[in-house]
Amino acid sequence: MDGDDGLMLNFAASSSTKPQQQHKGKRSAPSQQPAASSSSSKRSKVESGSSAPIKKAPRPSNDGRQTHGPSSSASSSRAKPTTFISSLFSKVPQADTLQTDEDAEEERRARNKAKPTNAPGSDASTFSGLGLDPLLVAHLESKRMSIGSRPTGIQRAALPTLLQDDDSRDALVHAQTGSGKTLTYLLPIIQSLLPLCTETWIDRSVGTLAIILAPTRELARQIYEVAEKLCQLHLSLREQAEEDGDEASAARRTRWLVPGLLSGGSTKNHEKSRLRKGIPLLVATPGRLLDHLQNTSSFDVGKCRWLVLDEADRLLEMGFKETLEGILKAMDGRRRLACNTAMEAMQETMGSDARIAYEDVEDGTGVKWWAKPRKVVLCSATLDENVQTLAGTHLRRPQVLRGSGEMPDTAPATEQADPATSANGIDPGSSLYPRLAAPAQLRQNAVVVPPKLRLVTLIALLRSALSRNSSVVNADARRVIVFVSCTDSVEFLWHALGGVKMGEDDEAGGDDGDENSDNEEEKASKGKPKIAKECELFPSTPIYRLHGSLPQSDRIASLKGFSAGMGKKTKTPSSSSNDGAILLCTSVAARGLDLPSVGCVIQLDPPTEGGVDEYLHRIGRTARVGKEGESWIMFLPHEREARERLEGAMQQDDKAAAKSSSVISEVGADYILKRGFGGRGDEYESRATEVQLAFERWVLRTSTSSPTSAATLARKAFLSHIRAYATHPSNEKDLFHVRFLHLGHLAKSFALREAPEVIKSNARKEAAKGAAAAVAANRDRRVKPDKKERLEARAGKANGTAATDGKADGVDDDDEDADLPRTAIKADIPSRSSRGAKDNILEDVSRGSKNADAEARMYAKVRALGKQSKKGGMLGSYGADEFQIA
Ligand SMILES: Nc1ncnc2c1ncn2[C@@H]1O[C@H](COP(=O)(O)OP(=O)(O)OP(=O)(O)O)[C@@H](O)[C@H]1O
Repeated sequence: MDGDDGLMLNFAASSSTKPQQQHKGKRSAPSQQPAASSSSSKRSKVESGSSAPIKKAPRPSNDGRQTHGPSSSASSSRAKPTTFISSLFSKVPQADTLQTDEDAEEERRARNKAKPTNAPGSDASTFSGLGLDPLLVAHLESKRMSIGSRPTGIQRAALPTLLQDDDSRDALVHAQTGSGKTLTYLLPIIQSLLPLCTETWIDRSVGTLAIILAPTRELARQIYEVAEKLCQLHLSLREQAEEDGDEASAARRTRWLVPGLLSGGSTKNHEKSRLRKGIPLLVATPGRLLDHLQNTSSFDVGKCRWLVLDEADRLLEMGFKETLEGILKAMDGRRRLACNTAMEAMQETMGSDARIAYEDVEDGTGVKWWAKPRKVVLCSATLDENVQTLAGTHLRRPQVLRGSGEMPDTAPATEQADPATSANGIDPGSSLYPRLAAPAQLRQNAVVVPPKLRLVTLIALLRSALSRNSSVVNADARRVIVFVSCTDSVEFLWHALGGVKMGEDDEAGGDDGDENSDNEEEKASKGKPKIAKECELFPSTPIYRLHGSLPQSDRIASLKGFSAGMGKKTKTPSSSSNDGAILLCTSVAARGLDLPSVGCVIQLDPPTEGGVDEYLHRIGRTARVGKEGESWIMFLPHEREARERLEGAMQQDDKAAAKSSSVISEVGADYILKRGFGGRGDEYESRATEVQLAFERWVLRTSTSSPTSAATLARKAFLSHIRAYATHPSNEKDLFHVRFLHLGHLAKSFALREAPEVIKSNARKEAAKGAAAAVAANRDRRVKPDKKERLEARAGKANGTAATDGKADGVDDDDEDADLPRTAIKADIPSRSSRGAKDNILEDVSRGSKNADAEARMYAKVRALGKQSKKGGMLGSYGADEFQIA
């Protein structure tokens, strides 16, 4: 395949008059002909904007490790003797990692034939045939919902059960990613509440009748938006009312079923006033819900009939579990209280001796709210032993509902646990939840990449995925999601892609690069922080970012921008673009997000926690409801075996279905580079080298120590990446151990030319400066700022670039509070005696991790108390207890 497909590389258009110098590596000279002077240079011209020819790369010395500072004389005095350029291709990936283009395409074609496993069924079943109310059926078919009439596998399997008025059993909905689980639980909830619309007394003050919990703010908002759309259904079918001769009753229906959202990031007072009015259908994140249960007296959940835990396995992970138990306890308490109050009111009229059974208690409206127990539904594509434990202790005779099309030969659509095994039918010893493989039509790939090629391989992959005539994705599905392990890596990549200039002359133009251009862009957008960047390497493609340290408004705006429909105008710089888009994110985007037109998911860093389950959720952002999609995961050479492990884990429980949908094809890095950078023969090598050098120039160009300078971002990202790497669980340490990392080569993938030791000491100096600045800022804050200053400070706070400052590490452990590490970080560090430069860095990483750990415990304590006590903007940590809150 010719790599110059659709997307043109910004290799200097005019370079035919200015031949490029070759870049030599330690052992091999990469290419015969520089890219720009090749015959393809015409095709390689810039699609948007201009690009000057790339300055010649300095020739390395014979040993391939050339001392290399900024080239301009003005900045040469600042050059570090420890910086160097090593050739990207001095150690080309070994032949045995490579797959021929033909092999790869062959495999791809074969996978293309796989029948989708999460699509609406092609049989005769319809929503109305499953027992759905005609009002809802009509609404699903309407333009507003655009769902149609055909249910997916899980909807066929679960709706008949959930729509029944059987409250004696709870349910576990277990189905592949993108198979329509949200509607599977929302439709029965709404249908069960619809009859109340005809009551004369009904209004919002009835309180909260259904609660849906989601682990992240983004997912909670998404569910809320679906619920909001569903609740806009017509409350009467005029024809139906006329037919029934019951126009009057149709007219009497009340629109009281209003959804509401409680999630971190919005003001609690505002939420309180909405709760006072009443939110019948509530979507929430766990921390915020518990907070209101403990502190908002007007929050009426005493009559709640439904509790749904979406992404239940994630909700039960460390950090959430206690919150969840607190929620269940608080809800039970409020239910009892409401029932007792109603009972006392009844006794007042019937006489205090009257004995009233729990089921017979009515409230003032005459409804026996407490006759039926609350129905609990747990839901996920991956149900694990935590879910099993919760099901075993808190759920009543739970039924496992599974999509029939997803496991054709192995499981019936509805499973019932053997009641003999335990009190509620769940046997804690056996796995009831075989792991579901990925949707069969999702083409999974892995690429083994030497550390120093990581950055350019990512660029090549993105170029392929975004190219119009790529085989990777549909022309209308050119949105790409890139997962990395930490917030600092997201920040680095986002700024680097936005700042990199191909064909620039100046190797070290001073300290004014990205920072100033950022500021200018911000000025142009009237002080509003930018949410999207554009990169010369992917013309007309806005690049967004999402991680837990971003201000909530930016998180929402980024997702909106990324999701904006094809051709729809957005307020981003690329509003006119009908092209693809890139979302750089941490695992915060792995769960549940239903983003349109995502054709490709790239995991630059394999998940550090959650293993195969996290992998499945991440790749599940593509190939949704029967659509095609492709995923890529990058492994370092020493991690290579992880591919087979992932495959094995996906297949172990789900042999029949897994054969087709658990294969991860291994592709060599040079195949990707060739496809992404194009050119003849080895030309892709020199093109990749030019791209790498452009990133390195970007870092050199902005070598100030301000928090937004490129060098600072790159160093922070490098160190945070190592920290995140150290959090791989112990059962993965044989493949993912920090000791196996070649730190010098890894630094290259963060566009750093500094030696790891220098990166560390520079980062330390920057951190010290940052701390001093923070102290000074705190001191200034004691003097009450005038209004203008306050506004400026608020604008500054909204700037996402500063969002990661002060975080103990860059690991994004997003939950509803966005920034709390869920697991203790356990870097294995060698003893002092055998310490080298690398060990020093690893020890530093460990120390940072311990701080993060302490911080996590402090936040956990704060959360457990349900309150946050802040002093001067900082959480308090004083008193007798380790983190006693005043
Ligand atoms: N029967 C249907 N026909 C067509 N589209 C549907 C149907 N049911 C749901 N959808 C659409 O499928 C998409 C994915 O649904 P949803 O987000 O509920 O999937 P999910 O199973 O919860 O995925 P995940 O496990 O990733 O959270 C949504 O855009 C939804 O509108």
